[in-house]
Amino acid sequence: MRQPPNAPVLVSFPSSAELSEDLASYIVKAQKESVEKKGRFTVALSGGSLPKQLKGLKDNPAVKWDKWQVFYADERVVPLDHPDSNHNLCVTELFQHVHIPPENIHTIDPTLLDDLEELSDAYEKELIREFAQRDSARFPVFDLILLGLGPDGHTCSLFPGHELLRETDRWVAPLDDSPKPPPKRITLTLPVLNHASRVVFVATGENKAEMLPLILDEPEEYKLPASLVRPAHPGSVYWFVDNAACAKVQFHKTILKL
Ligand SMILES: O=C1O[C@H](COP(=O)(O)O)[C@@H](O)[C@H](O)[C@H]1O
Repeated sequence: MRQPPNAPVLVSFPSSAELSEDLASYIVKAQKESVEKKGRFTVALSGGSLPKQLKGLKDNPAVKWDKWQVFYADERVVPLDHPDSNHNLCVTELFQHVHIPPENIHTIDPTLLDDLEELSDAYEKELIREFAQRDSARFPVFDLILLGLGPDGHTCSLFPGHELLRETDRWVAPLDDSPKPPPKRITLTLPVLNHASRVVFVATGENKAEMLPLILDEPEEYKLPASLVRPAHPGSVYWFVDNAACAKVQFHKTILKL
């Protein structure tokens, strides 16, 4: 059966160490293309298990940190140094080991933690400052969005069955009923994910093995949040997974090297 041009590409690796290495090469290539075209590289990062997989970017002379503009695909509404903060995790796993200008990392405003709507609107304005003056598109076009996969099929803070899956307008949205703690979060919305130039999911370990076939083999049947991420052509979606995570995928074609 012919796949649509924006069908997810599944790339599997024997170990998460090999995955990290190829992921770093993929990111560096994307960075090069974006910097050559536009002089900057706009990236959205997730929390959870994703930041650990970015270790191939440390001590990597090809990474031009001063060209990166980093946003968070989702964030928990906690202080920036809180153990639950996705920013805190990215600092611990990556940013404290590299020379990125602090002003290139766009965090939530920690003075607005008591007002969820305001916090979310302020983060959307932060995106507008970066994107709207340069791009005329209705939604921001990230050069790269790096996503994780929760064991229930969630990605960012977009959870199965949640009303935010129907959002068509906002770039950033708040929620106070996340089934995974902490309950208060903000998240990029599906239209933003689906306007990106490139989305890469990273999923490792056997606790993702039950979910991956539902997302890749039967997206229409389950319509889980992660399978709703399908940037329009020429945008692309890659799934970087290890053998344990994709052990139960049956029909979706797997490639072993990019
Ligand atoms: O709560 C979250 O979970 C997802 C998935 O996390 P993982 O530990 O299963 O990789 C993560 O991508 C998201 O950023 C985070 O807020």
